[in-house]
Amino acid sequence: MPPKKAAPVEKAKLGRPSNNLKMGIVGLPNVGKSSLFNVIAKCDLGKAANFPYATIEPEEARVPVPDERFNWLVDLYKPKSQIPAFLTCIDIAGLTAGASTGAGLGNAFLSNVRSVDGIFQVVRAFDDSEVIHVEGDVNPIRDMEIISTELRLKDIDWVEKALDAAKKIARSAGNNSLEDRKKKEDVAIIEKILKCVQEDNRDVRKAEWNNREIDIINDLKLLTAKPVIYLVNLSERDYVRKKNKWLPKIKEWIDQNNPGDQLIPFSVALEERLLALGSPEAEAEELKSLGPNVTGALGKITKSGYDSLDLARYFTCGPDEVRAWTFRKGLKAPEAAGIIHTDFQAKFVCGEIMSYDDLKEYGNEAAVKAAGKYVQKGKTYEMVDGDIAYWKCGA
Ligand SMILES: Nc1ncnc2c1ncn2[C@@H]1O[C@H](COP(=O)(O)OP(=O)(O)OP(=O)(O)O)[C@@H](O)[C@H]1O
Ligand SMILES: [Mg+2]
Repeated sequence: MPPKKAAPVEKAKLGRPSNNLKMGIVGLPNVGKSSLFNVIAKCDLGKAANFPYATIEPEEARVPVPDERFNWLVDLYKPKSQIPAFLTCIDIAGLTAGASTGAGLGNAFLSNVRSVDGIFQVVRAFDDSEVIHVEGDVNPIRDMEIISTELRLKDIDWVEKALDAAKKIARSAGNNSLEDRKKKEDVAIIEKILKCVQEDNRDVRKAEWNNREIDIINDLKLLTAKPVIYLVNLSERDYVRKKNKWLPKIKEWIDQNNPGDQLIPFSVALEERLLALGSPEAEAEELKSLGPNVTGALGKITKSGYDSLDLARYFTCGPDEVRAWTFRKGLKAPEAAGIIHTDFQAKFVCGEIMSYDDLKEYGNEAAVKAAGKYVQKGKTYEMVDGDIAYWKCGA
C-alpha cells in the first residue's frame, strides 16, 4: 500500500483562537482616546474630559461594522430584524513613560492592554493650547516611541520571567523522552523571542515564527504580538485639507519601526461635530460643504480594526432576520454553526451554503439553487467571508 499522505499542516496564527476578539484604544493621556471611543460608540460612556487620566476603568462598546453586503441583503430580504457584525472596542486609560515599571497608573493599564487582541493607537497631532499634553508639547514621534518602548519593556520583563521558569523545568528534566527534549526546546524558543524584543528591538508580530514558536508566543500573551493600527488625531482643519506637518514623519516612523502597519488620519473634533448634527443626512450635507471627497473616518477605523483581528462574517438570511455572525478566519462549518447555538455544533449535520457574490449575481435564492450554487457543505468545510448559511442539525 502506498504510504498515506500527511495532511498539510496549517499555519498557526498569532493571537487568541476566539470569535470574540477586542480592540483596545491605547495612547498617552489626553490624546483623544475617550472622545474617539464616544463618537465610535455613539454614546458618552468613555468620560471624555480635558485632563490626563480621566479614564481609569476601561469601558467597552460594540460598534457596528459597516458592510455594503449586509445593507444589500437587508434590502433583498426586508427582514423584521437586522443585526450587523460588531467590533468590540475598549477605552483604556492613558499609558505613560515608565508605565512598565509602575509609573503613572502603570501596570494596571498594561494588564488592560494585555486583555485586548488588537490595538488602536491614538496619536495626538492636533495643536490646542487648551488641551494639556502630559509630555509638555505636541510631538507624535516621541509619543509613539514612548508607547512602543513601554510595550516592549513589559514584554521583555514578561519573557525573562518565562525564561527563568522554563530553564528550571528543563534542568529538572531527564534526557531521553520526547517530553524532556521539548522542555529543552522551549528554553531555546523563549530565548529567541527575548532576542527579538530585547536585542533586535522588534515587535514580536514583525518577525517570522514557526507553529511551535507561535504556540509559545500565544501562551505568553505578549503585548507586541498584537496588531496595531495608528490613528492620528488631527485638528478638523488639517483633516479636511489632508495636510499636517507630522503626517509624513509618522509614516516614516512606521515604515522604519513597524513596516506594514496601517495609519489612519482622523479628527475627533470633526467627528464630534458631525455626531452632534443628529442625522446621517445632516452629516452628509455638512461634509459636502467642507469640500469634495471629505468623509468621516469612523467607518474606515472600525473596518480596519475588524480586519486586523483577522475577523470575517457569514450571514443568516430570512424574512425574520438578516444577521451577520463574526468568526475568526479559518473556522470550520460546525464551529461556525456553534456561534449561533452550541447545539448546532454538537448536532451538526451539514450547512447549506451560498456565497454573497452568487446571490448578488443571480438575484434571488431560487436562481442560485437553479444554477447549482447553493451547496451542502460538511464538517471539514472552511467558512469564507460573505457565506450565507443555513444549518442542518440532527435531533
Ligand atoms: N482633534 C482634536 N482637536 C481638539 N481637541 C481635541 C481633539 N481630540 C481630542 N480633543 C480634546 O482633548 C481632550 C482630551 O480628550 P480625551 O478625554 O478623549 O483624552 P484621553 O486620551 O481619553 O485621555 P485619558 O488618558 O486621560 O483618558 C478633550 O478635551 C477633547 O475634547
Ligand atoms: Mg480617556
